[in-house]
Amino acid sequence: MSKSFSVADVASHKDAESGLYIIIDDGVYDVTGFIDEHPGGSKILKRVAGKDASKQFWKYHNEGVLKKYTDRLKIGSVEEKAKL
Ligand code: HEM
Repeated sequence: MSKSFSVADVASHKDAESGLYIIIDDGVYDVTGFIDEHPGGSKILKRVAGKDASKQFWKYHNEGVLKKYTDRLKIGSVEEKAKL
């Protein structure tokens, strides 16, 4: 069963202490243990921690990257999201 997160829950996880969560599309990813091995660097990931990084993610990666890391990093889904 996938856990449901509000946007506010995710927003409260934006530093090393609380963990670094990011939203990609409707998914919530915990990248706390991944930032130091992220090929694009840790800085760029820290900058979007707690936020919806879909736009940035799809700019630099393809579906294969997300699939490859989903098992390891995805912790749930966003329950409510403003549709643009
Ligand atoms: C679940 C989250 C993420 C995962 C698993 C991930 C994974 C990866 C991987 C595997 C690469 C190596 C290139 C490739 O294989 O395509 C990469 C590169 C990169 N990533 Fe991420 N990434 C994530 C999130 C992000 C976010 C949110 C940003 C931007 C804010 C970002 C920016 C970049 C950049 C700039 C590169 C380098 C691209 C290049 O050198 O051409 N990544 N990432």
